[in-house]
Amino acid sequence: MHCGRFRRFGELGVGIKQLANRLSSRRIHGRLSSAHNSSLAHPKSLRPRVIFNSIRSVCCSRVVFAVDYSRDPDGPKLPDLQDFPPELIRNFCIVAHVDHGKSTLADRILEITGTIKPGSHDNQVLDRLEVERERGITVKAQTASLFYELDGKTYLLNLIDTPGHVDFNYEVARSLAACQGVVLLVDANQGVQAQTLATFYSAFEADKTIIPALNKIDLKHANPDAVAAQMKKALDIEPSEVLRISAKLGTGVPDLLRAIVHRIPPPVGNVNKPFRGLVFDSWFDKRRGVVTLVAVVDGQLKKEDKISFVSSDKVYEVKDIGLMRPDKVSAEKLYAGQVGYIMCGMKTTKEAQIGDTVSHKSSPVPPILPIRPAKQMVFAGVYPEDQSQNESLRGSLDKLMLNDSSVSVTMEQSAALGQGWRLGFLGLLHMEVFLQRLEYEHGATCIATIPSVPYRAKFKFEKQIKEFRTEVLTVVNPQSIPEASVVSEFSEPWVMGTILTPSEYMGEILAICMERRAQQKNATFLDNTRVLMQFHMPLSEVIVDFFDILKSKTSGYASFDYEDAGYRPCTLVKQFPVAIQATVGGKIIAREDLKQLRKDVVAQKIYSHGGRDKGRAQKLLNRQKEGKARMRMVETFRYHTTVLLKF
Ligand SMILES: Nc1nc2c(ncn2[C@@H]2O[C@H](COP(=O)(O)OP(=O)(O)OP(=O)(O)O)[C@@H](O)[C@H]2O)c(=O)[nH]1
Repeated sequence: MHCGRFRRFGELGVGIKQLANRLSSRRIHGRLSSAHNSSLAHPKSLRPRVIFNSIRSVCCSRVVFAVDYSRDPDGPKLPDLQDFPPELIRNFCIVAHVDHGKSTLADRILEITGTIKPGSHDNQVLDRLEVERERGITVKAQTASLFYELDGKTYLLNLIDTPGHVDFNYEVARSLAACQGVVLLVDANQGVQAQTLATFYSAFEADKTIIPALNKIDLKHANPDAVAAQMKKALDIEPSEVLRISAKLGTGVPDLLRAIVHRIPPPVGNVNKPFRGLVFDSWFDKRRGVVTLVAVVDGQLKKEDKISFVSSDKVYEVKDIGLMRPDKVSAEKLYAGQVGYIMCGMKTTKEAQIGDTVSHKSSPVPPILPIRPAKQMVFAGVYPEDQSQNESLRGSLDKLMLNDSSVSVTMEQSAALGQGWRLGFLGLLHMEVFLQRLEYEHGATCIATIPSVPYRAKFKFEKQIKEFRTEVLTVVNPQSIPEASVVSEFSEPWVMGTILTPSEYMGEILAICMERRAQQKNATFLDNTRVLMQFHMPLSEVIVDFFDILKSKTSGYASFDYEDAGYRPCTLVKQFPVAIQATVGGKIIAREDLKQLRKDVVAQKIYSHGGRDKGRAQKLLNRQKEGKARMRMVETFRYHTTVLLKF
């Protein structure tokens, strides 16, 4: 059935005594389904019910085997994937709040299944980007296919390690589309947090099987019983049904693997139907072009097949196909239910839209899911430090955007900063990570303006409606806000914010939120010490420093998540001059009024000289450079102090 060799689990460097401990730990399965009356009012009014189809508590005495395909002397090889029909496949994501141990669990699973050798890789092997390693966070979902031996059968497991931060929920949502179940991890010390709820509800809404697991039970201050009680209160999960693991030490992980096989349903697919697959991720490989991850729903796909995508008319030839282990390993064919990569000579990830459906050119199929483009919530202008670097910055942006198709871009011109771009991001952390990647991966430094949210302006008069070809204009650049006299209503995006905090910080949090125009929706005690608070608030109040202030006021104990809550009317004024105040500890230590810069003198002058008067152009450029140095100072200033900025 496969070419790999069996090795006893104990030989994977785990130690026989440890192995015995792991295998004798109790095993409990759970499965979630249907809906029920919960005391917790969730923004989406979901009322989950937990019905556990079976609860088994067994002392396991079997020896677990793993297939070590990575040890093949001829390099990595795959078995014939035809031997893995849907009933032998399990596709699952690991979801959790930030830092609850998703990537560490992925490491242990890769080791236990022999996909990687223990100690042969850095920790968090699926966190590959430099920025992920430096910040210790996952920003990009990663997939790995594993072979797992249980009860005499070999299963093909597809694991997706997802990011935990709210900005990257888009990654979680698209990963869910390729899975039938999730492992929901909760830190046994920190307890239920804001993204625990958000990811639980995303999986629940998408009708995925959820396997709840408490992680970090090895920690001295872990309190698994109390956290299990919180999960009961917040998510209606019976404490007896929650697995208990230590991803770091591997305790309970074999039980979790068995639960994945037993509890998560196999994908539904028919290998004899025409091929159709769901695109759920894509990225740009410097040497080989765009790599597209596809969940094959029906049929089969092989090299040299001609394929097309529902969203475009283009036809591509499959150049390579295979599994992520976690690096690419070529296969002959992919079959219904399997998750793998396709390479077909695409030049940009825009050609492989997330959520798109791929089929054989000769037998087109209807879309499997509607394509939901990423929704940018935060916009900022990005400019070169010097206009002479404009071309190289443009090249770097283009390259990075090949890898991150969730960023939107339009050209913009600033009187002070010259020619640049307005970029749209999923959130503030996404913006920071993108700019950091620009520097780390492409050596490009830039000036980024203070981020803002997309406002809407509803026009009063036909003239503007005709001119802009819309009644409601979305404005992402403060410079483009129409005059108030032609607008009947401005509106701004609001969000539903969820905060989980120790109850002693409730008063402080209420005060911070009220200062930011928030409206409290509810507060629910999860136990004697922890409370869940929900607020409606304007996104513009969240994006700049809300999270930092929340963390500092609660000594880092509060967690925060938000979701879109539509647009609400607001008062918007173009206000010049801009008053910038620097405060330290609440005391204003400096103030400067920046006057409006009315036109791009530099661009005009250069243009009017037809580019011939180089000396004069250089003089103007130098002057502009000085202006930009001033702007950079302002920016630096902003990061080291607190600056109140209005536009
Ligand atoms: N003691 C202990 N520490 C753990 C365990 N699992 C993870 N950790 C630690 O918790 C920290 C966060 O782990 P990660 O695996 O990066 O968490 P994550 O959920 O992938 O984080 P994001 O991707 O940023 O959301 C790391 O320092 C891990 O070493 C565990 O079982 N026990």
